[in-house]
Amino acid sequence: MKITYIGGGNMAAAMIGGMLTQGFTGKDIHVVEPDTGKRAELSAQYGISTSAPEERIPASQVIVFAIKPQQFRAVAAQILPQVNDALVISIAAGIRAETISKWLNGYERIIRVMPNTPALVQAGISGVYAAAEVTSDDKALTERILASIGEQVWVDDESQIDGITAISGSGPAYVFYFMEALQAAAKAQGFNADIAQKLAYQTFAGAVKLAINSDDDAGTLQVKVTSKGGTTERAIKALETSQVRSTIIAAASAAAARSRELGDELGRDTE
Ligand SMILES: NC(=O)C1=CN([C@@H]2O[C@H](COP(=O)(O)OP(=O)(O)OC[C@H]3O[C@@H](n4cnc5c(N)ncnc54)[C@H](OP(=O)(O)O)[C@@H]3O)[C@@H](O)[C@H]2O)C=CC1
Ligand SMILES: O=C(O)[C@@H]1CCC=N1
Repeated sequence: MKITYIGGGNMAAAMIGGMLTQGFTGKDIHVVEPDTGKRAELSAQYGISTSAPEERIPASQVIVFAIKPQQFRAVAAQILPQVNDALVISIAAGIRAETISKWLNGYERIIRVMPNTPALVQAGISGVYAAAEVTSDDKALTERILASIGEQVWVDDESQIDGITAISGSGPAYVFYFMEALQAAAKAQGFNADIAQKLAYQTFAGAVKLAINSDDDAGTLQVKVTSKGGTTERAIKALETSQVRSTIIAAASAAAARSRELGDELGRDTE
């Protein structure tokens, strides 16, 4: 088994870190990355092999494109002579399978995956779309890779990957934004940075654990914290006055729109 990542940045590192704790070994994974420092760090931390883009990649069953969307076309041209009959997985936001296929000279064994960074701690969730030419073995192998880093949701309609990108791909950033804001609020209440972080992190961790283990939905759980005439009611009222809920929905909608826009922009770049 050899899985080669093209691009050794944030998301590749998160996926590799997760995979290595569950079912894969350093020998299974290779990374192509231009930055010497990142290559050294990846091989020291994970015991994987690495190479620079101008070097040949090892024979691979799977090639995962983990570069930025804007880098994809040039990198695809570089890698194309070495794809042979590997399964191609793209984790890039926006870029449609049809565009990737054009950039790979008509190659069609392509699966799009939209992972997220909690993959590093096997708590990720990935959206997956398989192009028509993908075999059942390809799907089974992809399932195995993704099972090692968390949950997965397969979609038949490729456009749903834009929505998954907006919710769970970008989603950890929204959660970290809220966590950071709660820490700032704790500091404003006079707590030092360590205690502020502890209060915020454990509140998130506890609330998520409770929600996952509860038959109640999130709305009901919120009501159970909100005593009539109490403190939470006042806070929720302030959030509603500032339209925080609808702003979160609008933010995710903006992310989905950007994903579609990337798909359109880069999809035109095929001549
Ligand atoms: N970060 C996230 O949470 C998520 C990201 N994604 C997707 O994953 C992809 C990567 O994102 P992310 O990891 O955040 O980005 P990064 O910029 O951290 O990683 C991309 C890496 O690719 C390297 N690279 C550039 N050119 C080449 C080349 N010719 N050959 C090999 N590697 C090259 C870059 O090097 P250099 O910096 O020197 O250019 C960089 O280290 C994107 O397409 C993104 O849409 C998907 C889900 C979540
Ligand atoms: O911000 C981005 O474009 C990528 C895709 C999802 C998360 N990070």
